[in-house]
Amino acid sequence: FHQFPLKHISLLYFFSENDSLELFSSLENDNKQARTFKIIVIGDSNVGKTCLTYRFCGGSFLKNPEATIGVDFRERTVQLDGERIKLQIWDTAGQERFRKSMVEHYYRSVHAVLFVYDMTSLLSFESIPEWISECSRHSVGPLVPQVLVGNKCDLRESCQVPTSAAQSLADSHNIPLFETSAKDPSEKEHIDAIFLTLAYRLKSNKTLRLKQPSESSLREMRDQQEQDATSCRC
Ligand SMILES: Nc1nc2c(ncn2[C@@H]2O[C@H](COP(=O)(O)OP(=O)(O)OP(=O)(O)O)[C@@H](O)[C@H]2O)c(=O)[nH]1
Ligand SMILES: [Mg+2]
Repeated sequence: FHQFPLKHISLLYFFSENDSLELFSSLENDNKQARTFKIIVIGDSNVGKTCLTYRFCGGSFLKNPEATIGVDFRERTVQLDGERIKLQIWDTAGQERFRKSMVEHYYRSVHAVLFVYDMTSLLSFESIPEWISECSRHSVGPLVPQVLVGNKCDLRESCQVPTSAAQSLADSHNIPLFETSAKDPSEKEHIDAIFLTLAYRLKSNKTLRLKQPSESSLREMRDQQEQDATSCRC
């Protein structure tokens, strides 16, 4: 690791073992021309945020994910109409104790938001208005592209959230609704399409560019994450 600049060591901290290879290859292929956009994935614990982001960035279904502490970074570069766009995905923690110290970092300079609920959990759907309010409280305005995603559509027989209810919530906030499954391999392209919907909207805004988090704020997040992990695993 000592061959890497500190910035990269700090980032590496946030990747699980499975992700580190991907980070190395993405660093190798780093294209200075690519615009980078920060997308945060928000929703209750256990709705499948980690599995969805892993499916989009890693291609497969992550078996036995652990609850996210603080944030996990994932990244995928896509080619849209001849332009390379780097999507920096912030997979946030749903559990209050693992997120409370990080909330300010989540929303800082965010470009797009993906709200997730679990189609088999009415409670997780009923939380969505609170997640939308949290966004608004952190100055995420209507110009920031947002999508609502109902996950776990493979568990049809346990579904507790009718599409009509989800659609009216989405309509009332003027955001598109998608129902999908991180688990079902046939939904892989659909998940790509969800993230690409955001990417296309971001791409069309020529003035947007990611302000990379400073080394000190990355260090601050890492220290906080370490502290949360040790103090709350009881
Ligand atoms: N059947 C099914 N299970 C899923 C799907 N996506 C995730 N899961 C399962 O749901 C559980 C929670 O998934 P995670 O991705 O860890 O949930 P999370 O939203 O990241 O949770 P936090 O990190 O605690 O906020 C795991 O047991 C996954 O295997 C899906 O599409 N279908
Ligand atoms: Mg998670």
